[in-house]
Amino acid sequence: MTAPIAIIGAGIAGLSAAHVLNTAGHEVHLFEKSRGSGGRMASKRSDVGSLDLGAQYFTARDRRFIDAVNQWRAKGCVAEWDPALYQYRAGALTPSQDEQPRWVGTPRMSAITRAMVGDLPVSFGCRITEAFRGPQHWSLQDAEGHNHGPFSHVIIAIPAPQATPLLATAPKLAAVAAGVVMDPTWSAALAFKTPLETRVEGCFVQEGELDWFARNRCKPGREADYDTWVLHGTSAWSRAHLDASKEQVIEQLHGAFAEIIGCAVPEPAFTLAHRWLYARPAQSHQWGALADADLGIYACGDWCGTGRVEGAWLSGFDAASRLLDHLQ
Ligand SMILES: Cc1cc2nc3c(=O)[nH]c(=O)nc-3n(C[C@H](O)[C@H](O)[C@H](O)COP(=O)(O)OP(=O)(O)OC[C@H]3O[C@@H](n4cnc5c(N)ncnc54)[C@H](O)[C@@H]3O)c2cc1C
Ligand SMILES: NC(=O)c1ccc[n+]([C@@H]2O[C@H](COP(=O)([O-])OP(=O)(O)OC[C@H]3O[C@@H](n4cnc5c(N)ncnc54)[C@H](O)[C@@H]3O)[C@@H](O)[C@H]2O)c1
Repeated sequence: MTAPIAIIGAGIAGLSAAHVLNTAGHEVHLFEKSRGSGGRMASKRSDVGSLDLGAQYFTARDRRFIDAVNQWRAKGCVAEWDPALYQYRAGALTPSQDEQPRWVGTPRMSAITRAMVGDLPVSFGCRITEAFRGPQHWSLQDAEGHNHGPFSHVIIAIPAPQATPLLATAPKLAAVAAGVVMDPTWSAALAFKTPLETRVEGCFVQEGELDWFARNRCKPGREADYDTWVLHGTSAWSRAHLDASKEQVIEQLHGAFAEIIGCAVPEPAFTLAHRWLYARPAQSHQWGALADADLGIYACGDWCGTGRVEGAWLSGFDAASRLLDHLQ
């Protein structure tokens, strides 16, 4: 019997790779440091319902990804989100509707990766710290000192700064990953008992602390007891406030939001802040995935492509396709 393929990271890239390999008849095993799947597409359960603190929506431009989105729609875990879009620039908030289809997981963003996990074997709460290549097989060590293996191949589907030490056996790949800069994003959620008197449902902000804000509860399938909003700081602001307390972040982003939104903003009934240390690559790449096919180690993730959900999914697809090509 051949050994299974190890995939480190159960975000959309790792699960995309898992799906391709599983469909081709290969056994895979995923390792995920968190308690659930999704990574930056995960949703946070809270007292005011689930909140999409990371990816807000996604677009689909590549034919292969469009096919995947259509399959998720058929399963009921993805729906179109057509918000009343605005932009804020030069001190003015103006409608900015366009024709771009935008998709969200339903009833929450994490529904997509949850459906992708299906009955695939995943070790949750397991942070991998090292990957070793033996004479024939790979083995992995986790943060608690436990060994896992043997595996025929390893796919590392985590942000570049976290992937670098795991790529030590393949120094060329490690050097490429080490050169990738990833920017942080502070995310804050606010919930109001009485809905704010505004038509705005999503806003691209082009000045100041904020990059984007959205009315979480207007996405399809979300709980509607509270008027929930998610605010994202810009990369520059987030980096400059990397070590700020959550209270300071909420206060500043709430203040910036209240200045822009153009209606009365009462004290929120609920607030939350989350820091994404490796939110997005500082620039796009066109690598697809990184591979040392002879050693049997691959790296993928949004940082190998466009830094978006679609790019991450395509990167996982690419890593798995290269692995299959090498087996032929
Ligand atoms: C605030 C924010 C807003 C965004 N908005 C959008 C948007 O609107 N549209 C869009 O298209 N994209 C958006 N993105 C980007 C999008 O979320 C990512 O591009 C995509 O989700 C990345 O997927 P991934 O699988 O490459 O990585 P991740 O989602 O980061 O998955 C990696 C997984 O690996 C796990 N992991 C890490 N290290 C280890 C380890 N050592 N051992 C085991 N497991 C490990 C992590 O817990 C995680 O689950 C946003 C991102 C952020 C942070
Ligand atoms: N905060 C983070 O960490 C993070 C990480 C990755 C991606 N993102 C965001 O995810 C989104 C995904 O990009 P995409 O290409 O799939 O989506 P998209 O086509 O909706 O947006 C791409 C970019 O085009 C601009 N834009 C699009 N529609 C606009 C409109 N109607 N009015 C004004 N400006 C508009 C915005 O600047 C936007 O960031 C982007 O907004 C990106 O900034 C955020």
